[in-house]
Amino acid sequence: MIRAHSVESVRAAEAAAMAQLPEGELMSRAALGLAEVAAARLADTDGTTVVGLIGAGDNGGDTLYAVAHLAESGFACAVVLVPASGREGVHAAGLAAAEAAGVMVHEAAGAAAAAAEVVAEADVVLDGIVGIGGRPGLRPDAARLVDAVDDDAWVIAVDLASGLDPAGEEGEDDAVWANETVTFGTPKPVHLLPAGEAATGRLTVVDIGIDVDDVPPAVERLTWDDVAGLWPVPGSGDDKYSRGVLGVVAGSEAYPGAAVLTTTSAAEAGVGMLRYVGTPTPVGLVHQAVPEAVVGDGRVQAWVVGPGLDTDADDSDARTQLDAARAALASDLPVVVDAGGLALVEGRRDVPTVLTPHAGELARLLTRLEAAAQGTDDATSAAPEPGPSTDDARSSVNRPAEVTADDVKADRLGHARRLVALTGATVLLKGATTLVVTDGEPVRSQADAPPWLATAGAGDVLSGVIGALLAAGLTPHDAASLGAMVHGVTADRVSGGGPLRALAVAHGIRPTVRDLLARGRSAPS
Ligand SMILES: NC(=O)C1=CN([C@@H]2O[C@H](COP(=O)(O)OP(=O)(O)OC[C@H]3O[C@@H](n4cnc5c(N)ncnc54)[C@H](OP(=O)(O)O)[C@@H]3O)[C@@H](O)[C@H]2O)[C@@H](O)CC1
Ligand SMILES: Nc1ncnc2c1ncn2[C@@H]1O[C@H](COP(=O)(O)OP(=O)(O)O)[C@@H](O)[C@H]1O
Ligand SMILES: [K+]
Repeated sequence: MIRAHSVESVRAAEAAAMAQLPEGELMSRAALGLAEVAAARLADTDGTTVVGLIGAGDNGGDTLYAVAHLAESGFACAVVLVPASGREGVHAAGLAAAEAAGVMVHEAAGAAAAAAEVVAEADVVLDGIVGIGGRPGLRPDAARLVDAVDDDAWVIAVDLASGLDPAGEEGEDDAVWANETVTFGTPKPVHLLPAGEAATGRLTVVDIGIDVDDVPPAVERLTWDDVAGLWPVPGSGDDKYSRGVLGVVAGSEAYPGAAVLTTTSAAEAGVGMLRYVGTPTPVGLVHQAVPEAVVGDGRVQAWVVGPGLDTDADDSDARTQLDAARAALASDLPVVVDAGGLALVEGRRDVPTVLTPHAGELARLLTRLEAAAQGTDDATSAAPEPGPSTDDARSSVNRPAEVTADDVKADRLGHARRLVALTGATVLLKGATTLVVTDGEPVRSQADAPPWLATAGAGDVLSGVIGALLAAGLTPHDAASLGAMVHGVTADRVSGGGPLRALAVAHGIRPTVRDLLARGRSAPS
């Protein structure tokens, strides 16, 4: 598991470590680790020239000491001091160390064009403008220097890419775009969250001796080595019922294939038994494609409700299926709610529930539930007719603003949290980075899948895997995050760098789980 800690936790751990160590020891360890990474990249790329961008705080101090090490190792090194106050504005001891090692020192203030020329010559750029003390965004003087970096240079962000929000909550376009980030002690939330992950690049954590083992993380990421400890493995005393029966209400006459994808992936994930509830066409397909599934209602331990469900259909078969979907949602059993099923969610969920929207579905659900919570139902939230109806006028004034998919994409975590607050459910928000948010738990953030997974039906496969894990007794938080991780890893294997189809991902779940479990057995304990 990769654990990222909040800035406050890191500062507290830093203070505790500093109380035990000589002055400057933590910065010295950070700088040495940073210099080692930079030297390795220079060797990899046959680079010779290093330029450090130096801001006003300790992030600049780390960078000055690291550049001093690199100069002592024989690389051609320069630093550009970003603050308007020049030398006065930067870490004095770090600057002295750099000058003593023969580093060329340039001040950007009053000589912006010359400083930009120095930056443009670098093979490796160390971004020490700002770290965990920074506010989102780059100031214009810093932004001009960052713009001057050569496209072929290797950019190493020191602790985090300057301009990003360290907490990873606020998105920021105006930030350094790093090839790599070298962080200290522990990852920070920005490194794992959608708002900062892309600009972070490859992440290396340098151990500087701060202890966060007992500090609750803000964000977590499951890795391959977590699968063996979490995946439900049957014992000799198990039977198909004790392993967990999953009921699936999915597919419709309009979208019959979703039923096949969801049941296939649940079977591939190794569920004890599957019950399927649907209309005639998907029932026929499930009979053929997943002979393991038993068609019809019955006792189950968990439900998947919604992939390919057509909530607008009004024939008697569809009504029967929709009744089964509503009954599953009203039961006290754990449930995964996806796609069409999301339209049936009314508000607070008092039973273990995983909602699996993509950005558009989350926007629609939030709009509807926030309106309902404020007492403006669909009828009143429709555009009021022209005319003097006082009630209509009041409801349109009070109506919460509509949430759009673009709103969600601009702040994925914030909107996922809003849905958690409204429903009490675990919310899995799909995307290149999939977020799993549960009240009282660290956010889980998984980025295992290639963009090829953005294909119709891939979400149906995901809900089948999560359903199988819920039926086996995992918590919604673990089922959703482990499901997302295995789904993403499978997609990566199936893609192999090329196109994939959702059914192939479903068929890849079984060998992926097998290999990840074998990896756990062979890992040293
Ligand atoms: N914690 C640890 O365990 C260890 C921490 N270590 C290191 O310390 C770093 C934290 O150092 P820090 O606290 O001095 O803050 P830091 O990030 O350098 O920035 C503050 C300065 O930046 C400025 N500034 C702010 N926003 C800005 C912007 N958008 N654009 C431009 N400038 C901006 C702000 O100036 P002001 O606005 O106040 O004038 C202020 O002076 C941490 O990331 C790590 O590298 C290691 O040495 C080892 C152990
Ligand atoms: N850019 C991306 N990179 C990696 N995975 C992605 C990307 N975009 C979407 N995904 C994943 O693809 C799947 C798409 O699911 P969804 O949108 O529900 O499709 P459908 O409803 O057609 O089944 C989700 O697991 C999502 O996390
Ligand atoms: K930085």
